[in-house]
Amino acid sequence: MNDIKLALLGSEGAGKSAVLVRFLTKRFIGEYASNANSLYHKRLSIDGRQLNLEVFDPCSQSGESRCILEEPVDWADGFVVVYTISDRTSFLNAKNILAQIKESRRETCKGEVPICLVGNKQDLCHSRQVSEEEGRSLAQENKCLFQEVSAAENYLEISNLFTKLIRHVMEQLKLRGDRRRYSGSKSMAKLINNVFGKRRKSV
Ligand SMILES: Nc1nc2c(ncn2[C@@H]2O[C@H](COP(=O)(O)OP(=O)(O)OP(=O)(O)O)[C@@H](O)[C@H]2O)c(=O)[nH]1
Repeated sequence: MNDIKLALLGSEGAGKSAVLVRFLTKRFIGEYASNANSLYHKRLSIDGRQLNLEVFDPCSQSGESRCILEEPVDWADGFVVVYTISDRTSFLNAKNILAQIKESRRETCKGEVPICLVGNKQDLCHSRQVSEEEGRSLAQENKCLFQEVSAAENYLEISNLFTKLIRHVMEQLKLRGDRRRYSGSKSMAKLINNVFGKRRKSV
């Protein structure tokens, strides 16, 4: 079975957990505990292939510039970078995060880094601070997928987006001929505990 590892990154309160939980459970839960890093697991099948999906959802740190980027960037195969369309600061932070991912992957990764830029809280468009066009341009500059979504209101768009990202990850792993994907889940669990040393969740 293939292991696919994704990391969610973005400003505090951008809706990272909401977007992820929507994808994993189809539900929107208003409030999420955000004082600890979480690792979610889900088995899924895409294009007839069984996948073991692991998603790292870090708790935000105070101070936008102090992103907890280093570990997730080394660990993950793909990234979901979330900002809020009604919060320009979160958009600028997303821009920063994209630059940091590119920078740290430049030497180690052949081919593109699979990333999906998500403009969340589309339902708050009455207080929009970031136009859809700006989001799209940023994604094009960084060669990433892009979608505005509302974790509060929609499931399908979020699900389609994750599916596209996972397909992109699978293509890149195939290109890299990465044999690590077939490692047993026990050693993977150990590695993750070593890297993050935090609690794990199954959905
Ligand atoms: N209106 C609206 N609110 C949302 C949406 N998504 C998330 N929220 C709300 O935004 C707040 C933050 O959501 P979280 O999912 O906890 O955000 P986060 O990025 O994981 O936050 P941290 O874990 O603190 O970094 C919560 O009150 C959510 O209910 C959305 O699509 N629309």
